[in-house]
Amino acid sequence: MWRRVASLSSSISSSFLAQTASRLNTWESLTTGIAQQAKGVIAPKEKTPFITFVLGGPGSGKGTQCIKIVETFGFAHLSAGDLLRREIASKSADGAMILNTIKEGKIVPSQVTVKLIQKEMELSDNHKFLIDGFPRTEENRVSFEQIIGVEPNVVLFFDCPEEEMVKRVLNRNEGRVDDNLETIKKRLTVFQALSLPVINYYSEKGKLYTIKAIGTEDEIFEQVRPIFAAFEAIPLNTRWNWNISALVVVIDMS
Ligand SMILES: Nc1ncnc2c1ncn2[C@@H]1O[C@H](COP(=O)(O)OP(=O)(O)OP(=O)(O)O)[C@@H](O)[C@H]1O
Ligand SMILES: Nc1ccn([C@@H]2O[C@H](COP(=O)(O)O)[C@@H](O)[C@H]2O)c(=O)n1
Ligand SMILES: [Mg+2]
Repeated sequence: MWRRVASLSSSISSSFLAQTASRLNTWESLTTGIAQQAKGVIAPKEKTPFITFVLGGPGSGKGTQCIKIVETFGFAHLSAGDLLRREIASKSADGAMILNTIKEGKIVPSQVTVKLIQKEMELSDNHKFLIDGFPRTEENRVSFEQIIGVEPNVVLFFDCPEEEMVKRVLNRNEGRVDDNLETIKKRLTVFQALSLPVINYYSEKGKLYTIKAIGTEDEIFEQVRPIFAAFEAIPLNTRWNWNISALVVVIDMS
C-alpha cells in the first residue's frame, strides 16, 4: 500500500493548492505503472502535463496540422487512429475487433483506446501532448477522465465543410481501409451524432478553439499558431514553479 504526504509552500492560494494537488495526483497516476515496475520508487514527472485534444471530422486536417504543431511547439503527437492501426498491425488480441470497427466507421470501446493513449503518455519524456482524434464520443471523454484522471488544457476543433472532407479523404491515398465513400459516409454520421456533443461540451467549458479548416495548410496553421504562442508566452515561473514548491514523500507501508 502506498501513502503519499504532500507539503506545499504556504505562500500560494488555497484554490491554487487544490489545483496543484489534483495535478500532482494526475501526473502521479500516469507514472504509477512505471513506478510499480520500479518496485516502490515513484519517480514523478518533473512537469505537469499540458494536454490538447485535437478534434474534427474525417479529413478535416487534424493529422496535417498536428505535424506543424509538433515542429513549432515541441508537442508529442498521439493519434488515437494511428495507435489503433498499430494494434491491428501488431496482431494483438484486440486487432481483429479494431479492424472491423474501423472498417465500419464505428468507435472502438473507450477502455481499449484510453489504455493505448495512457501507455504512450507514460512512455513519453514529453509533458506536452497532442491527442489527435480523441475523444470521439462522450464515453471516450468520460473514460479518459476516469482512467487518466485529467482534463485537457486546450481543445482544437478543425471545422471543415463535409464536401471538402470527403474530397480530401478520397484523395488521401495512404491505403487506409476506411478511406472509401461508403465508410466515409458512416464516419460523417458518427461524427455528427457522437463527436459534436463532445465539441459542444468543451465549448461550454470555455476550452474550445475553433479553426476554420479551409484554405492552404499554412493558412490554417496561422489560425493555430497564436493559440499555442499565447500559452508559451505565459512566464515559465507561473507555469511550472509550483512543481518546485511541492514536496512529495512516498512511504511504502506494505
Ligand atoms: N488545408 C488542406 N488543403 C487540402 N488538403 C489538405 C489540407 N490539409 C490536409 N489535407 C490533406 O487532406 C487529407 C486528410 O488530412 P489529414 O489526414 O490531416 O486529416 P485528418 O483530420 O487527420 O483525417 P482522419 O480523421 O481521417 O485521420 C490528407 O491527404 C492531407 O494531405
Ligand atoms: N478515439 C477514436 C479514434 C479513432 N477510432 C477509430 O479509428 C478510425 C480512424 O481514426 P482517425 O482519427 O485516424 O480518423 C475511426 O473512424 C474509428 O473507427 C476510434 O474508434 N476511436
Ligand atoms: Mg488523422
